[in-house]
Amino acid sequence: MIVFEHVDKTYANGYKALKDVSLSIEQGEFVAIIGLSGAGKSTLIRTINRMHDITAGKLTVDGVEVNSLRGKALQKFRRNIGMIFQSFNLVTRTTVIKNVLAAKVPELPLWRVIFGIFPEKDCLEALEALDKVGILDKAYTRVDQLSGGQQQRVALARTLAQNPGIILADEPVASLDPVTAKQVMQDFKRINQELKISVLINIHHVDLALQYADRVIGISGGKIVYDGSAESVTKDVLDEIYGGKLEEAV
Ligand SMILES: Nc1ncnc2c1ncn2[C@@H]1O[C@H](COP(=O)(O)OP(=O)(O)OP(=O)(O)O)[C@@H](O)[C@H]1O
Repeated sequence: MIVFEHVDKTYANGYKALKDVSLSIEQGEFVAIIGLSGAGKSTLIRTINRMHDITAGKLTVDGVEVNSLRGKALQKFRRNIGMIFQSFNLVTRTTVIKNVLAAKVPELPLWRVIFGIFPEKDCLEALEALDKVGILDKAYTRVDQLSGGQQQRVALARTLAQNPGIILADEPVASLDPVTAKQVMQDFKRINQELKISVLINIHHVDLALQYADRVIGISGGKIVYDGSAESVTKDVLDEIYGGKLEEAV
C-alpha cells in the first residue's frame, strides 16, 4: 500500500511541484495519473521510488517511510518497484534476453556479471517474463531490430523479471502509434490483473486512461483535483483537471 500524507515537493530552485498531496493506493490497483504538462505527474510517481525526495509530509510504501531509507535498504526497496519510461531505456545493440537479464544483475556476484554467465533459474525467469508480454520469439533478436511497441514490451519484461510489487510507468505509450499504444496498455492491464502488481501510469491519452485504469488521479498545479473511478470522470472533472483546455485541443 502506498500512502501519501500531506506531501509537498519543492525543487531546489524553489518550485513547488506537489502541494499537500494525500492519497492511498491499495496493492493491486491500476491507477492512471492525468493532467497538463508540468502539472506534477512525473514528480508524483518519482517520489514513490525516491527518484525525487519529498520535502514535507509523509510517504510510506507497505508501512516503510520512504525518506528514511538509506544504502542497502533503499536498494532493496527499489527492487520491489519497477520503472518504465517513455524512451524504453534499453541497451539497443544487444539482444532482448540480455536486456531482460539486466534485471537480475543487482542480485548476482560480480564475476557472473563480468562474464555474462547467468544462473539457469534467472534465464528461465527472463524467458517467462518475455512470454508474459508475448515476445518470447524475440528473445535472441537485437533490440534495435524491434518496433517501438516491442521495445516497450521488452522494458516491461525486464521489469517483470525483477518480481516487483509495484510498477511505475512514466508516459509509457507516448511515443507509440495508437494501435500499439492500446496493445501495450492491454499488457499492463493483464499483468495488473494476473499478477496483482500495482500499476501507476502517467498518461496524456485521456481515452486510454479511462479505458484501462480502474482509478484516475487528476493533478493540476501540483494539487490533486480528482481522485476516483474511471467511470465517474465527467466533462466537468476533465475541465477541472485540464483547466478547460482539453476541448480547445481536440
Ligand atoms: N528538477 C527540477 N527542478 C525544478 N523544477 C522542476 C524539476 N523537475 C520538474 N520541475 C518542474 O516541476 C513541475 C512538474 O513537473 P513534472 O515533470 O512532474 O510534470 P508532468 O506533469 O510530469 O509534466 P509532463 O507531462 O510534461 O511530463 C514543472 O513545472 C517542472 O518544470
